[in-house]
Amino acid sequence: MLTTDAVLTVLRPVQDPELQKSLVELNMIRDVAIAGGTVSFTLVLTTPACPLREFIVEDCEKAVKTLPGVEKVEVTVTAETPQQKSLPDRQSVGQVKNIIAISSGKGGVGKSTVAVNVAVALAQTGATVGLLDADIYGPNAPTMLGLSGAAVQVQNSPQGEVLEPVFNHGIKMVSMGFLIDPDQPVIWRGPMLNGIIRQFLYQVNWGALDYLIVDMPPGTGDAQLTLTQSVPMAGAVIVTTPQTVSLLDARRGLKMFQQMGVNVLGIVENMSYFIPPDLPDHQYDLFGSGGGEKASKELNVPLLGCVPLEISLREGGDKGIPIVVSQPESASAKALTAIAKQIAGKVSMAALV
Ligand SMILES: Nc1ncnc2c1ncn2[C@@H]1O[C@H](COP(=O)(O)OP(=O)(O)OP(=O)(O)O)[C@@H](O)[C@H]1O
Repeated sequence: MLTTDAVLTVLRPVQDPELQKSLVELNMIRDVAIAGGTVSFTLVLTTPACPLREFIVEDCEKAVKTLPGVEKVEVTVTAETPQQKSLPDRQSVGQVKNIIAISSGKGGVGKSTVAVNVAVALAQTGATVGLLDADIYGPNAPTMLGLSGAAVQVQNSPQGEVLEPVFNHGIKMVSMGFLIDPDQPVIWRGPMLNGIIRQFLYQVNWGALDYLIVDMPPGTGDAQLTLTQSVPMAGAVIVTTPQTVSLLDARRGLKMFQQMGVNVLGIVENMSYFIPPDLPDHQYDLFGSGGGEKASKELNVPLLGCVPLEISLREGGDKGIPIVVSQPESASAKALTAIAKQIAGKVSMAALV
């Protein structure tokens, strides 16, 4: 006789490949039901952006089909993103579950491009996502999201002023660009950072978020230290390019995060190789190949992925339509979506292990 217990027994040895624990023990299998030869259940993943979703579903189906009498297996996939571990001396942010810093050792390596596309790619999987653009030197996330003329609305509440984030391409966003005068010298903007960061974290109506992506200012100066000290982070991602100088900077960034006790999730190598628009099947290693892999080995952090240099990626940024929306089949969009999933997987793992 086909029973719920029999289904759970055959599913018990199936493991979450990353957590290496039984799906049944992790309470990821729920609502098992049997109707004739059809077995249905809900698989609750630890992130809607689970990079191994298909493999896990396949493993479950295979296991259940070993039971005599099973004709059909129906798996409904949902997700419950776990909350990052709380950090001593850091105040968590409302209903925001995981804060992820996207950083770079120096400017112009594509940090904002990665931050914006990772945020939108996570939202495309069904996650609730916010983007905090903390880059005082070049707050260009609004342009990349088609929100350059936007302004945050300020509401008065009993708790004081609350900022209403702007919304586009499925994500909520606030930006330094909305509050600071672009003509004001950076030297004046720096000291304002502390106050604005706190306001952007604790006085924004973020609502419930699975992920808040922070586009960090480049480098490892005071602004970055302030941020890593005040923000409770689930992890940090370092964006670099294959050139030696930016790898040196990446190493500096890595040290800073490690000293501040922030988990470095991995590095992203941007502008890894060039894909000419008229020859989409060709790739040219302008800066030499294997740099990202070498850096990941040297720095002892995972390589989350390599993003090619593609003209359409820059055009998407200029037009305010991220490439993961405008051309999801392009090589750079695929790489950025895979990177977003890697990040989500690692964040869930860090929260649960
Ligand atoms: N892989 C890529 N292919 C083509 N263009 C890219 C790529 N990555 C980034 N760019 C372009 O390079 C420029 C700089 O990128 P971006 O603003 O993301 O860098 P950044 O590191 O955030 O810079 P800053 O420190 O000034 O904020 C942008 O015009 C962007 O569209």
